Amino acid sequence: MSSFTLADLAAIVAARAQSGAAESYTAKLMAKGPPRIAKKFGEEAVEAVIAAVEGDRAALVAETADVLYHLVVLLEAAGVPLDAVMAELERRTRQSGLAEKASRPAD
Ligand SMILES: N=c1c2ncn([C@@H]3O[C@H](COP(=O)(O)OP(=O)(O)OP(=O)(O)O)[C@@H](O)[C@H]3O)c2ncn1[C@@H]1O[C@H](COP(=O)(O)O)[C@@H](O)[C@H]1O
Repeated sequence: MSSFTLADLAAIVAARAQSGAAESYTAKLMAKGPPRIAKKFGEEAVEAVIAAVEGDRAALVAETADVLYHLVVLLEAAGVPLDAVMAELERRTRQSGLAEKASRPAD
């Protein structure tokens, strides 16, 4: 199992966004602003949908990576920390009671 996390990716994206490096795709995308980044995210999401509908597992892995990368860039551009999203997911899990069940040994 990979130890690379979305938080790792978000930290790289934040650093590359601030770098303004000419060779950085992230910096170029950030310069275009949230509406263009959101459009790009939408395009990648559609490509992931097509891969799923076609049952193309390799393409779904690649397109999902594109989706997650562009979503992380979109959050960075919008000034929304990834941690705010994770906290919301954690809150929903706690609300459902499944977090406690997952950490308890099976009956
Ligand atoms: N995970 C990614 C990642 N996933 C996808 N992409 C880029 O997303 C683009 C999407 O491809 P497309 O063909 O759809 O788009 P395009 O025609 O190149 O671009 P557009 O003109 O359509 O915007 C490609 O250029 C990919 O390289 C990514 N670019 C960067 N990262 C991560 O960001 C880090 C920093 O990258 P740089 O900012 O380039 O240094 C890298 O180390 C990676 O960890």
